[in-house]
Amino acid sequence: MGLSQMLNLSFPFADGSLGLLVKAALIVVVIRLFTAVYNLLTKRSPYENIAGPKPSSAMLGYLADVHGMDSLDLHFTMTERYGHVARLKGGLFGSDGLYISDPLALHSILVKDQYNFPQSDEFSGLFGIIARGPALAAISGKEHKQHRKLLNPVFTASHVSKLAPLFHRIATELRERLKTEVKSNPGATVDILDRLSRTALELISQGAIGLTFSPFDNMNSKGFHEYYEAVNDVLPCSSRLFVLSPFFESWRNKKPVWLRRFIGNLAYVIPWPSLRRFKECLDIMHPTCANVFYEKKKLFAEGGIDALANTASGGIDLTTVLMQANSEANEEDRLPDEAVMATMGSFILGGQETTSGAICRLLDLISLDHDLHDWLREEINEALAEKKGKPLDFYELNALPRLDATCREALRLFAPVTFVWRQTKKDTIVPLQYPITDTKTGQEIREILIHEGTTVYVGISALNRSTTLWGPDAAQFIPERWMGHQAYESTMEKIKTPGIFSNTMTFLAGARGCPGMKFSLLEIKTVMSVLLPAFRFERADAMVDWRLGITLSPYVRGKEAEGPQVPMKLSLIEEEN
Ligand code: HEM
Repeated sequence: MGLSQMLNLSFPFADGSLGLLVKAALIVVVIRLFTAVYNLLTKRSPYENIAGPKPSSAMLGYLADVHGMDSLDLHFTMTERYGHVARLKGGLFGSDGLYISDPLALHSILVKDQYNFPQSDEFSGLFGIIARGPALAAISGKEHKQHRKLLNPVFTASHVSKLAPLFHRIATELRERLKTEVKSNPGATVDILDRLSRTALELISQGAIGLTFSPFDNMNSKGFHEYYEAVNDVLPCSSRLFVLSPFFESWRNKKPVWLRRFIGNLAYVIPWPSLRRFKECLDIMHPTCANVFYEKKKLFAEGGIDALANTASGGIDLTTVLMQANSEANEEDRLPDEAVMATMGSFILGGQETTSGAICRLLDLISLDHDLHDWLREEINEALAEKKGKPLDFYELNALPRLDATCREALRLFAPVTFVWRQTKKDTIVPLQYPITDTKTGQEIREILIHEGTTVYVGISALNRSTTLWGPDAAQFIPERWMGHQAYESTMEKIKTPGIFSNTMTFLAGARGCPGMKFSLLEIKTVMSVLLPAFRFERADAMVDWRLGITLSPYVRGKEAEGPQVPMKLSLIEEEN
């Protein structure tokens, strides 16, 4: 996330004007270009003996190939083509990177030697600006450790399980909305991605920060739309500002704050539409979190935790839990207000598109395979019958083997985040579980010295699809591999990766592993348990391509300009209800 959208690949002046700031940035780019050419002529790559894809552009090197919207196939097949470590050849603008999907090497990068492989300054600077404070993605080292110490207990099963009734209510609203649409216009197509994105925003905003947008009451309500569009626009917009990204980290720490704010507001007068829109998004998103936070803080000060029971989530949202934990923490562990507000923003940004994409992908798979749908529906209906129609709770949902296996397999094969990357801070020797071959000498390489400054790509999907790990059918969708079937037992037993989710890298690993994993699995399973018994899903007459972005996004072929969408035909399954 971050540079991926920076290079998705909308060029900086596509929106017209060339402001003063942009000219300054251009000078930096030119200086970098000269440095890069100098380096290219005088230095040899330490990774020249490692195989990797040939870049399609001498100028940009691997950047366009790895970050381009249509480069998914490269990520999916990287391991098969080049092994678990590949060299990414740099262009004139930069040096070589490494693309890694080796489990042992990733353990070193994300767990054992994680402090040698932090996120890049561009990445943390951008997320710090978006959250207007020390959001998780914007901080590192001791500060990050302190935030996670307080946050990790908030995301445990005991807290997340309490959200099940709330999620069920929201999923039921979605079902009723869809029923109304199907009944009033039978046979018409519905953009299921739009409905799921609304649902995911409501689930995350109610579940994580305790704010409701009622996205189905009035499908075009201004409040919902403003926020929804800001959340969806902010990262793609930042991609068009990538010439400014080297300045983000130092900018967000500039003092005095009033001067920084004053200069920041110039974004409204500089004739650069992307900068203006970026600023607008920030000015919509931040006050939303700040208002909720101050409201909660006031209630909490007046009546303690009980006073928060009357808020939209009934006081069970994760921000409320965090605020309570914060108030009880030792002075030195306590987070300042701006950190709590920034964290609220990270929940929304980290949890909306990832989850809506994951649910949409599942429905897409189900729409293409009615046997899969019937197999899942049978299991869900049996469980509901046992509960006499009452909703399934967190533990009951997790005890459904078919649904669980289907979610694991979809999240393995179609991880919403395809890769992340890190900047090497210190020379580090990294061991390999699967040795690669030296392209010059033909000898086996069992460990690699990763040099300071190297950009390291963590191949999430590349590892999730490695045939060495998952077997020759790794690229196929087979939920049964998770169900103890004999054919898969010995392969599955041998797989050992640092990933926090079922040996996949989908939610990453180590201290930066996704805290929202249980939360999102509950969202996905709840929506499935409510929708699958009610509707038959059919793909409308359109080819849908999933393309690389911040997360994977579906586009209708030939209608890419209309933005992500998945048109589907829904019909009611009356007899089962
Ligand atoms: C299917 C759904 C999701 C997927 C696949 C996913 C995946 C990821 C990945 C790969 C990262 C690591 C990013 C990096 O280090 O560069 C991450 C981080 C993060 N995720 Fe998720 N996520 C999902 C849902 C959620 C939800 C629902 C929330 C909030 C409730 C959330 C909150 C976060 C936060 C705050 C971080 C930053 C953690 C840190 O830097 O310490 N995510 N997620």
